[in-house]
Amino acid sequence: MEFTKMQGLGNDYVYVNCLRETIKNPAEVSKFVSDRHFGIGSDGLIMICPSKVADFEMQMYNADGSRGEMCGNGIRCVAKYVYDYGLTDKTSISVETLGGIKYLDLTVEDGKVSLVKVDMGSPRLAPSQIPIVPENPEDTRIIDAPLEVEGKTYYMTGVSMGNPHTVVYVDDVKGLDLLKIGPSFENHKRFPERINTEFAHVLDRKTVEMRVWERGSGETLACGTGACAVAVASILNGLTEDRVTVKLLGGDLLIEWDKEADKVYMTGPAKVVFDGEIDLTDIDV
Ligand SMILES: N[C@@H](CCC[C@H](N)C(=O)O)C(=O)O
Repeated sequence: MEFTKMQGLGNDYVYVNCLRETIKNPAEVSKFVSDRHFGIGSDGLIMICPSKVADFEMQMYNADGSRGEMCGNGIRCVAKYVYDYGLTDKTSISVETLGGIKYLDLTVEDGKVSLVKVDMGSPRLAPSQIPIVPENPEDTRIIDAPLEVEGKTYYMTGVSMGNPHTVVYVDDVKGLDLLKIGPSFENHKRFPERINTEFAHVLDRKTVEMRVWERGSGETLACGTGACAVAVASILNGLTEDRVTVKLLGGDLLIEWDKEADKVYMTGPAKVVFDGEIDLTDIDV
């Protein structure tokens, strides 16, 4: 299988051009290629496929083989791939995902995509749409709501950006033992489809820092949908303005929530790491 390893702020995936390649068992292939010792090393697998309703389709798999509906860093890399590798010459493209069709604007420098702005659509806040089991069945949103994890009470805000997120605010982002608490959030009974958890700290009204524990991949250096969820949560909680720089371990993303249009925009980089090919004879059966 020919592939390209790409990264958006260090959130790295193996990208496969499925207009050309066929993958029979993407869940197994994702687990294999993601392994940082026996595989290529990545946070998952992203297949770039033909679409009947958009310019391309993105199918994403986490490192544990589970399917993600959306991937913010991944979709920027898809845009770079299709432009830089000559699958399109358009600088405004649409990409079908399980989380809806997304619209992307590409900045091209010296013939290559350097920056991508993504219209991420509307955040969904209804508990059933995230999904999060509410404490009271009448709750229409989960904002600053208590959540017991390992005997400690956290306060969460739930947001779907096509995939499920919960945002909790902490005083010390860097000091958290995510390997210990991350899985307890991910598999908590209030999250029937598991969840991506963002641990956030507001630096000022325009800046938030965060770390993420991703459903299916563990701690990653960045999460694009997670950064959008953090911005939306921070705005809803009255902590920031509508345009926020989100600082992740791998770098910064600019997130804007246009409340009138109810659209979230994410702007950030996309990079190629290397191209390669790998033998999948024993895996893709
Ligand atoms: N890293 C991603 C999100 C990938 C999917 C996520 N782990 C899920 O299962 O929902 C991003 O940049 O958004």
